[in-house]
Amino acid sequence: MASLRWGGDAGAAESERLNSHFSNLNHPRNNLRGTKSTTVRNIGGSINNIEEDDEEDVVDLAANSLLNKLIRQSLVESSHHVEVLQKDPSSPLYSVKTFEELRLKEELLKGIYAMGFNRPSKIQEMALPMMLAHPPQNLIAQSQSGTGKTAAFVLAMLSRVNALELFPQCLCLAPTYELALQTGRVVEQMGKFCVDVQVMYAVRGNRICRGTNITKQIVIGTPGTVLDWCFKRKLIDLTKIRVFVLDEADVMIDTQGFSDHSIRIQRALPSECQMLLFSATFEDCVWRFAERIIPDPNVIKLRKEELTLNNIQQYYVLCEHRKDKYQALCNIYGSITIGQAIIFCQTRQNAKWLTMEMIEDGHQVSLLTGELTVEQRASIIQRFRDGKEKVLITTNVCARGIDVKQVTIVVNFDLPVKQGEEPDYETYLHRIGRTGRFGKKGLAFNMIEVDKLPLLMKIQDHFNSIIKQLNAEDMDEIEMIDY
Ligand SMILES: Nc1ncnc2c1ncn2[C@@H]1O[C@H](COP(=O)(O)OP(=O)(O)OP(=O)(O)O)[C@@H](O)[C@H]1O
Repeated sequence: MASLRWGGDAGAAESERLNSHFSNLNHPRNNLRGTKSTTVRNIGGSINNIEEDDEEDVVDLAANSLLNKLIRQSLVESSHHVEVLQKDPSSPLYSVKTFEELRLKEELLKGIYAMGFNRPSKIQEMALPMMLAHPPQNLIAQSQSGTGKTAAFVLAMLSRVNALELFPQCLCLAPTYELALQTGRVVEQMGKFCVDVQVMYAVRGNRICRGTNITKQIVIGTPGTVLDWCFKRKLIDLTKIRVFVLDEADVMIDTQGFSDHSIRIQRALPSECQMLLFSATFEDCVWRFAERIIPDPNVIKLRKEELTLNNIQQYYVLCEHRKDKYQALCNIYGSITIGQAIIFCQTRQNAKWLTMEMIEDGHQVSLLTGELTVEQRASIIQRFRDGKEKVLITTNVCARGIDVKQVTIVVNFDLPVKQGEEPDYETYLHRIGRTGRFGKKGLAFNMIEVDKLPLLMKIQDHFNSIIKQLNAEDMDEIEMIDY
């Protein structure tokens, strides 16, 4: 039976999970305004209105970051070496292979083991000794999502907190309310046995009366609200902060005003405060921001695994119009054994149309577009990863950074283009590069209207890789594809 799921149950499950926080937590959920709605959409309604919905989904870094956290099952291991740049190159470089070597408080070590961590991750091996050093050292660290950065700075915060002192001592800035909450969860898990340590969220909607004496030691919040709490409402005394963490710097600088807010907050911290900055990517703009905000830093970088098109066979099928593309897709689908496929469309409208067509033809597919909440997206991706649906139809919302390992086929139902009708090379690489991961062979099909052929040729030249033409009406030719 065909099915189209919108994952409302995941939202509920996530709420449950988040509700089971420390009992001593001052949680914003109960009085939060302006958060995203988790209403499950009426798919029938949306699809009937497809003519009104020709929006392109843009990649939302904060949403993708949260999505990755929700669907991640374990540490992402990297084969690259960690690069370290020390503030003082003559000082010895320490790395640890065990958590015991860090001489942590007993209750913290218990918390780490209760989370199932046996040994430090690659980035933690180098970062933790620096972060826990005396005197405290500042650090800028970059490594891809899932390599253990959050766990590292949470450990640093928890180890520096004095549970007997009842005022904010550690301040962590995150780009969104949801990401702040995720970090809070890690503090709660890791600090499970640090019974007197408490967390507070400085996020929009968490209404604290002016003059309230905040007694929690760790504050996690978004830059705008933290600024408000520090300067306008005088709830946090920044001169007493010992550890300042700026998480997801790459997402932060992508959000209007957040860099300036963060810099204002940082300027009011005492000089002995430890400053730590983390980012999944390190473009020039992130680096410039990091250097402005973290004085005298040590720098740790773990290079990202690079996507390539090397072990991916790429094909294109010339088509006249949308129906034609769909027919070609059906022919391919009927002729080769497909493990799991992701089909990319440029607009929500096309994605919905295609979903309807496939469902009407009896295929089991799911649809993922940017109008869903992150929790709903996470649920859809989870079902796809569990193999409950074989085909995922999506827009660019899912083109980057979302790791679904078992995909064997990627279809570009529409080519990724930039405004001005230039190919979007990056997005092409991110869409297709996901099939041939970890040495596996991958297969990619591009459905091309004749007038789009020059764009495809540009893509071919850009990547210096061959994209072969396929006659989608010739079943024998399709069946001959070896992958
Ligand atoms: N030393 C470890 N051993 C085992 N698992 C770990 C270890 N450190 C972290 N993890 C787990 O690995 C996953 C990724 O870790 P973490 O969230 O800290 O990565 P991250 O680099 O901060 O990712 P992001 O940039 O998305 O926030 C989490 O599920 C975390 O619990």
